[in-house]
Amino acid sequence: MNPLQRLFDGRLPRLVMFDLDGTLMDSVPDLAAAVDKMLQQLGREPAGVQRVRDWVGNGAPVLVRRALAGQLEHSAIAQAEADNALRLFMAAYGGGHALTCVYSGVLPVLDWMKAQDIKLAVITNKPEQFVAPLLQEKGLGGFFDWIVGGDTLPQQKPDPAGLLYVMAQAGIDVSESLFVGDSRNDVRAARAAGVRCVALTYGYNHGQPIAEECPDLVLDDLRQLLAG
Ligand SMILES: O=C(O)COP(=O)(O)O
Ligand SMILES: [Mg+2]
Repeated sequence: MNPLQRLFDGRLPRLVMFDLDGTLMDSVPDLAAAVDKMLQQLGREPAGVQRVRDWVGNGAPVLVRRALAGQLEHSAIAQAEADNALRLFMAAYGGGHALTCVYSGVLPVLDWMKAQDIKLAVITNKPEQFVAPLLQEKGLGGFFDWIVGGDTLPQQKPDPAGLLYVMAQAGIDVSESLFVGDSRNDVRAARAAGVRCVALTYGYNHGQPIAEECPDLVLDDLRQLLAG
């Protein structure tokens, strides 16, 4: 029995929902490049990949606010300033994703799940307009039956709305569904939806170890889900 079956009492889930940034793809290099282009257009110093890595996870509007604040806490940033910066960021990020890579371990696991007839979905806080083209460009276009972006619904993770929406569309119960993510927003969304959650250590969790959120399983590589 592999760890995935062990999580489901010897069976397999019928639906697996994935986070995108930090779970399927290492997208921070392109996100950081777009943040830095935006900051430079505003006459500011670049932030750099290391700091942007800790700011990713709550969608583009919050990422931009954090970049303007130079820290996670961004409540002091005025909305008009954030709106203007967000326009610059969206244009810069739309310019290309050449630095973004699919993590090793992702493709064989998606292939295996597809072969088991498991339904697959992406639920990300990344703006929806970027998601399908990015999956396509990186060779993951054919896998997912549902895609929910950060602006697809009124709520985004850690709210469970995206997960509840996909499970309703699929007609699959929480007991037969799994969420796979890298950040506290993912673990909390899964918990709130009542769905089992696997978390990956290689992604972005605001600089904190993801094990602190107590997901059902913590993995360093997605292939460990099917090992043994
Ligand atoms: O765009 C973000 O902030 C993070 O996106 P994610 O939900 O795919 O990790
Ligand atoms: Mg993520």
